[in-house]
Amino acid sequence: MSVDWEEARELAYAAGRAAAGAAEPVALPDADGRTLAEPLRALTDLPAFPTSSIDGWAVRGPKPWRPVGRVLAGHVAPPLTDDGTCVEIATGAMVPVGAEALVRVEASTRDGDGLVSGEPRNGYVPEWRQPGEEAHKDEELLPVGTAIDPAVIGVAATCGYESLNVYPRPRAGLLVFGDELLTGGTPGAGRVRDSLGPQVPGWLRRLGASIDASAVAGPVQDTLDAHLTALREALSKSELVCTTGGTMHGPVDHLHPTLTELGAEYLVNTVAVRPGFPMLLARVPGPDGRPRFLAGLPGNPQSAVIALITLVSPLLAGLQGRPAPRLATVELTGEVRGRGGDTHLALARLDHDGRSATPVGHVGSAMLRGLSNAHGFVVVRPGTEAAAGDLVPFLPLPLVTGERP
Ligand SMILES: Nc1nc2c(c(=O)[nH]1)N[C@H]1C(S)=C(S)[C@@H](COP(=O)(O)OP(=O)(O)OC[C@H]3O[C@@H](n4cnc5c(N)ncnc54)[C@H](O)[C@@H]3O)O[C@H]1N2
Ligand code: MOO
Repeated sequence: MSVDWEEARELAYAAGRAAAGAAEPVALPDADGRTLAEPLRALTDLPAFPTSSIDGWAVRGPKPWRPVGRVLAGHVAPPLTDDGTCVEIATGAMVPVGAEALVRVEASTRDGDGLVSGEPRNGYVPEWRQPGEEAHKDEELLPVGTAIDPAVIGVAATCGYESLNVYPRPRAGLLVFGDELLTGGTPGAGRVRDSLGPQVPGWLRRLGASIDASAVAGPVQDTLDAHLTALREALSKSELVCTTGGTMHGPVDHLHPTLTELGAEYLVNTVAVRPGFPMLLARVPGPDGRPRFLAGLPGNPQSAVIALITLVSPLLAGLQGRPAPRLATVELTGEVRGRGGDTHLALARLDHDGRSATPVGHVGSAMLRGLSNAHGFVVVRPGTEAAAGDLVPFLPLPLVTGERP
């Protein structure tokens, strides 16, 4: 029943990809974080006209030149028709037809008759930008599947787009299971604080899903009825519902019976990975015909995060029309034991240039201390051991710039 860890990631990605929503147009300022559903193409040559890079003079023929006008940015320049003439030109202005060179204002002089002299600069960077220098009309600048960031929005605006066709942002919900969980105060007397309800939404957002406070519920009472009601409700609102706990078969673990009641189809049911093996991913048909997904994250908190980045990360990449997440390769600075026939994911911290990884402490699956100090997981594949100096795959946590400097 357990699938290989790499295969589980591939299955989750393929399921998400097959269920990606239809493209929708969004206004440029709202496109941040979304994904291009069609290639971004230049709508004109870029720049669209010959553009001055300097403040100075556009000149024709030999000096001195007689000024015959001025062209500012935003205007169409009349042609320069006669040798020995020039126009005053501003940075960003259209260079007139007939201009042969640009002279910087600080490299120019004017005599008593107002005639201009000076030398055009023969620098490495030309003083004006030619049409098509950055892109030709219809050229593909970015492919389908590109994650939209502020620079992508900027280049789209430069091209002349008002909106972009993007994939929908998947909506997610979260149900926390476990009667032993406290939602406030300090742990004790057999009870622990719920550390997943407050944590999982942040990871889901970093993976591209939207989730608001109303989509987080729990602790859901440890009965089959309560589980069924909560899951039906959550699946009616979100494409992806994550649950925490109850993935095993203990006396109050109701997730599997609930999935059976819902007629869910298992895509992954346990993964050959440590920690985190009881994780699962299931699919149920939604009322609109599009599938809904349920990711069962194990109750041990670190295992839940491993399930998020093993199954939910590729699923959400697929649902958003993005490429499958890839693993980096890093050099290990210390030993990491293998886990027999399972993949071992070992929390590690990257050094400043991101090239080597050092295992961290406090990495028990019930602990979060190691996780809060790590950049991700070193991957030790089944039947292997990893030693200092080995090059190993690295699965990063979806941290954003500035987190864990
Ligand atoms: N007989 C066996 N028992 C267990 C096995 C096994 O192979 N055979 N595997 C263990 C492993 S590994 C894991 S992981 C857990 C997974 O169990 P569940 O997903 O059913 O999770 P729970 O039993 O509900 O909880 C496990 C553990 O985690 C704590 N927990 C749960 N939710 C939260 C939360 N939101 N915040 C903080 N802590 C949470 C819970 O109190 C338990 O201590 O099964 C093992 N058992
Ligand atoms: O698989 Mo459990 O998830 O090791 O703690």
